[in-house]
This record gives sequence, structure tokens and C-alpha cells, in this order.
Amino acid sequence: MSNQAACVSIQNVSKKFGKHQVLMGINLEIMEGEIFGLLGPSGAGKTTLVKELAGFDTPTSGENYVLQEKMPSLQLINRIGYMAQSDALYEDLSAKENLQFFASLYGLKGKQQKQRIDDVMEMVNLSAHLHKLVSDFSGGMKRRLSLAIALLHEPEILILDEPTVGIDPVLRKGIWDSFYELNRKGTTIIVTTHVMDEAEKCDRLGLMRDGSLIAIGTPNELKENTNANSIEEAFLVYGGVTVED
Ligand SMILES: Nc1ncnc2c1ncn2[C@@H]1O[C@H](COP(=O)(O)OP(=O)(O)OP(=O)(O)O)[C@@H](O)[C@H]1O
Repeated sequence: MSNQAACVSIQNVSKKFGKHQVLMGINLEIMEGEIFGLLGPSGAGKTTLVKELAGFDTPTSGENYVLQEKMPSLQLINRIGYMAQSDALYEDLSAKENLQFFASLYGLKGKQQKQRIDDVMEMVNLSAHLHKLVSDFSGGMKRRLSLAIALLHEPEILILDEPTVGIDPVLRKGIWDSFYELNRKGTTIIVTTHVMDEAEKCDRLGLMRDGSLIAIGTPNELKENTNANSIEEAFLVYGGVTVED
């Protein structure tokens, strides 16, 4: 990984909502072509951080650079794919109409638009439901449709906020296979999760707790450095927490 360029550089980023300090002096570089996972309990600040990377929020202090541009940057809209934690879908439109709407925003037209819609729906295993109203979709189907939308314009960086919540293990594996496939083709993937087995699938992890990045490394490094058998155990050691049942 040493000869890769950083495509994300987070420089001393802090964020406050009123008096509530949500991010504290985060420094992190994410390399081109890696799958980077942000792991941490609810409220750790993962969503706040990835929202800033996607250009939907700004730090109170510090700077975020994505593809060498200071964020937020309108110029990057076509180069970043973002899947938010809550689905931003039009419930009274069909899946196809939702995809067409977002495809138009990205400037995809005609045959190319149709092809991309078919490709992404196949990737998330929803091809059979193209014409169904989103209001008739299950929670997991909505997640997968949101993912399909994030993939439409073949972004160089894909930012996914808990992409597989509410998705059953078989489909989850299928979705991770798609991530690996995209990653093989060069897409950098940044994913937040609090699922430990997903964390193991990342090239590197950033462990977050109470707005701080408490450790960064490959899953193996994090386990070896703490003499832990699992990422969960490593997390607890880095966090200075003792294991309780
Ligand atoms: N717009 C906001 N206004 C005020 N507080 C906020 C806002 N957004 C987030 N927070 C607070 O910031 C903290 C971090 O939230 P964030 O959603 O980033 O955590 P998270 O690690 O992504 O958690 P989860 O896994 O539950 O999504 C929480 O305490 C949350 O209540």
C-alpha cells in the first residue's frame, strides 16, 4: 500500500453541534483503491465524519480533502457515490423511476442510462423488482436500491454508511462480493459499520469512540497489537474497556 496515493486526507477535523463535541481532532489518510472501514458504537461520530467526506456537512475546525479537493466541493459530485444511513428514496415512485431521476442528475441519458440501471439493479439483486413501487419494498430492498443509486455513475470513491443494515446474511455476502468486484476495478470504498464480521472484510480499519479515532490498522495489525482473537476484543482493549457479559 506504500506506493499508493491518498485519495482522502482528514486533517485535524473537529465537529461540534452546539456544545456537543462530536468529532475530536481526527487525522486520517485513506489510500486510493482500499476498502477502509470506520468501526465504532452508535454515537461514535462515524456518520458525521462520512457526511463531511461526501460534502453534506462541514467541520467546525480542520479540513477534509477528497481527491485533492477541499470539501465540500461541487466539482466532486460525479466522482463520489454516497449511500446515507436513512434511505433518500421517493416512496410513491417505482424503483426504475427513482433510478432514472438520480441518473438524470448525474447526466446519464438514453442507452447509457438504461444500461447502468440494468447493471446496478443486477448488482444488488433487484432486477425482478424494477417496476415495483418503492412503498412496497421491504427495508432491506430499500437499502439495496439506495446502494444501486450510489453506484449509478460509477464513482471513484464510494462512501457507504452502514450499507447492509437490515439485509439478511446471504444477500449481505452478495453485496460484499459486489464491493470486492468494484474495488478490484479500482473503486475506493469507505464503509461505516458496527458489525464485526464486516470489519474483518476491510483492508484497513479506523476504530472510533466518543468522537476520536482510537486506532488505525489492518484487521490483523489491530488484533496482533492487542493480543486479541477478534476485532471486537481489540476494540475493547484500545478503548480501555473491560469485557462484560
Ligand atoms: N445534526 C445534529 N445535531 C445535533 N447532534 C447531532 C447531529 N448529528 C449527529 N449528532 C450527534 O452526534 C453524535 C454522533 O452521531 P453520529 O451519527 O455521527 O454517530 P455514529 O457513530 O454514526 O452512530 P450510529 O452508528 O448510531 O449511526 C451523536 O451523539 C448524535 O446525537
